[in-house]
Amino acid sequence: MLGEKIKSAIRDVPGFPKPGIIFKDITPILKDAVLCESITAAFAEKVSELRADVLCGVESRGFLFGMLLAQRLRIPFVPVRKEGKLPYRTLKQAYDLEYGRSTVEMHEDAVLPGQRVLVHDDLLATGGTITAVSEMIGRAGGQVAGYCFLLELGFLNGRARLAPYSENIYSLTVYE
Ligand SMILES: O=P(O)(O)OC[C@H]1O[C@H](OP(=O)(O)OP(=O)(O)O)[C@H](O)[C@@H]1O
Ligand SMILES: Nc1ncnc2[nH]cnc12
Repeated sequence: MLGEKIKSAIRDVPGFPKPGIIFKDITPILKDAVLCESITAAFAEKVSELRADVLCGVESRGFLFGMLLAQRLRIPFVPVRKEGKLPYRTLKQAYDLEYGRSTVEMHEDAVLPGQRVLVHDDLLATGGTITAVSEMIGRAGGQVAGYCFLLELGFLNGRARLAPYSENIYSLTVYE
C-alpha cells in the first residue's frame, strides 16, 4: 500500500532542527522515481474532483510534488515563498511554526478573485503554515478548494485548524 511505502521511505532525524523535534526527512522518497510517480498519480486521483483552477505549493518542500501535480492536473502552479524571495508585489502573512516563527508571501496577482485553489505541502504539522497560506488566499479573493499533503503529524491536530477553510483534506500518510 502506498501509505506504507511512503512511511518506510521516510527517515526520522531526532533533534533536527531543534532538540525535541523528530524531523521527517522526505529526501529518500525523491531518490525513488517509481514511488514519486505513484505519489503524483495518487494525489491526482484524490484531488481531481475538487476542480481546482490553480495549485499553491509552499516553499520549499511543497514545490517538489506541487509542480508535478499541477502539471498532471494541467493547472497553473503558484509558489508560496518565505519572506523576501519573490521579486514582484506580494501579499504577506506571518505564522508560528512547530519550531519557530515565519512569514509566507505570494505575488499579489498569483491567485485571482473567485479562483478555486488547491493547497499542497509535503507535511501538515501544527497547521500554522497552511492556515497562513489559507488566510492569504482568502485576502486575494480566492477560495480554498482543498488541501493535499504527503504526510500529516496527526497528534499535532493541524487538521482542525484547516476545517474552517475547507474540509477536503487529503494526506497520503498519517502519523497518529
Ligand atoms: O504545520 P506546520 O507546523 O506549519 O509545519 C509544516 C511546515 O513546516 C515545514 O516547512 P519549513 O518551514 O520547515 O520549510 P522547508 O519546507 O523550506 O524545509 C513543512 O514543509 C511545512 O511547510
Ligand atoms: N517534524 C517535522 N519534520 C519535518 N518537517 C516538519 N515541519 C514541521 N514539523 C516537522
